[in-house]
Amino acid sequence: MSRAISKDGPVRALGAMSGTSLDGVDAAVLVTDGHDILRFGQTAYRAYTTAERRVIAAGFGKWQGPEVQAAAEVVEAAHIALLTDMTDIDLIGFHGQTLAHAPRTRGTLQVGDGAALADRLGVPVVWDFRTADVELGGEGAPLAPFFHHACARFAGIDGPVAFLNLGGVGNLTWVDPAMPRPQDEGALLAFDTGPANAPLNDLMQSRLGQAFDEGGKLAASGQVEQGALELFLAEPYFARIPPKSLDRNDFAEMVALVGELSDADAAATLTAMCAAAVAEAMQHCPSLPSRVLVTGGGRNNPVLMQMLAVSLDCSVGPVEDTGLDGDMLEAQAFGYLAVRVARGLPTSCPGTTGVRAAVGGGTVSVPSRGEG
Ligand SMILES: Nc1ncnc2c1ncn2[C@@H]1O[C@H](COP(=O)(O)OP(=O)(O)OP(=O)(O)O)[C@@H](O)[C@H]1O
Ligand SMILES: CC(=O)N[C@H]1[C@@H]2OC[C@@H](O2)[C@@H](O)[C@@H]1O[C@H](C)C(=O)O
Repeated sequence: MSRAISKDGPVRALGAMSGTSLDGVDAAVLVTDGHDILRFGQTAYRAYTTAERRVIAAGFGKWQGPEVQAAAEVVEAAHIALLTDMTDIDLIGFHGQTLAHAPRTRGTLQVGDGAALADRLGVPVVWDFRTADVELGGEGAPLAPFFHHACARFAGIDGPVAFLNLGGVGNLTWVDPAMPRPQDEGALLAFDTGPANAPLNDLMQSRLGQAFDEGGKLAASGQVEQGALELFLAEPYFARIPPKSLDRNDFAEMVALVGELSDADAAATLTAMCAAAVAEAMQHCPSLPSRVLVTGGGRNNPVLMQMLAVSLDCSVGPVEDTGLDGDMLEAQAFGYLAVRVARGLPTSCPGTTGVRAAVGGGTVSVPSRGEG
């Protein structure tokens, strides 16, 4: 049952995220006033079936047409199936599924209709988080950094650290929680590091019919092809000054570099590319973080984690080291951001997306037939 969102005080917010790796939908509840995290709550996950994954993947890189419509329907139905049982929620932050992202030319497209979701679930829904930022000159991504700032404060961290999300695409947030507000200059710097698991997942799917390289086992049995890695690192994206962001398939051509390699060597090389992109990213941080806290599915890949430990000049570990939940951080982020949007607070700033000024992005849809 939904309650009106008050101007201040705690809100029980549910965030739902369908990420670029296409594994499934994550949902997580947290209680926040839009500034501080008061506590974390229930979590849920629903994997996409192979058939659903195929429909959504057919929409990647497309801005309109039947494939986009079909993908939107799958995304909405998966969210309704997952969220129907999650009760006692004041507000939902619904990210949707990114199909296409070209902020400097065509914009950014997340599918799934938040207004329809509000009607079906009887709870106000905040959605379309990225468009307002892009319209003000921003990259529209990454958006989790304001939440990372709150997480760093929640975890009692007192100096600069980096949050590294290794999903389909990698993104990094350098955060100094000593600065009181995330939009203060010097509090945050964020950007996408490069491809993370998406190319490896695509390789596993196309060559072996598997969704991902479980435990990094295939990569562990192969050799990194240095020539391919060097060509990958010559891509100008890595030297570009942030903020900067990527579409899921922006590096598809580079990944063709492993096309002639054996399965194991190709997996090892793609894993090394992900780690090397992160190592390149560190040069852009305002100062060396005391540690890199890894979130997202890539932290479960020991080969990738080992490659990061070898190539970074600071300690690396899963975000669980600070008591946070690396499977749910992004879903929680969109619950947190939903409360900020509902309260007129900014969700991005020049340091996180390159937007001209701090802006609150998102559309609020209330159920059209009252409470559900
Ligand atoms: N045990 C594991 N071993 C190896 N890789 C794993 C393991 N668990 C998860 N992964 C990788 O992590 C991916 C899922 O990561 P995650 O859920 O963070 O992605 P996402 O949220 O969809 O992406 P993004 O953050 O780019 O939106 C899987 O597709 C797989 O590549
Ligand atoms: C356009 C888009 O959906 N970008 C995603 C994607 O997945 C990881 C990386 O690329 C990041 O920039 C972003 O997601 C996270 C949740 C973010 O906005 O913080």
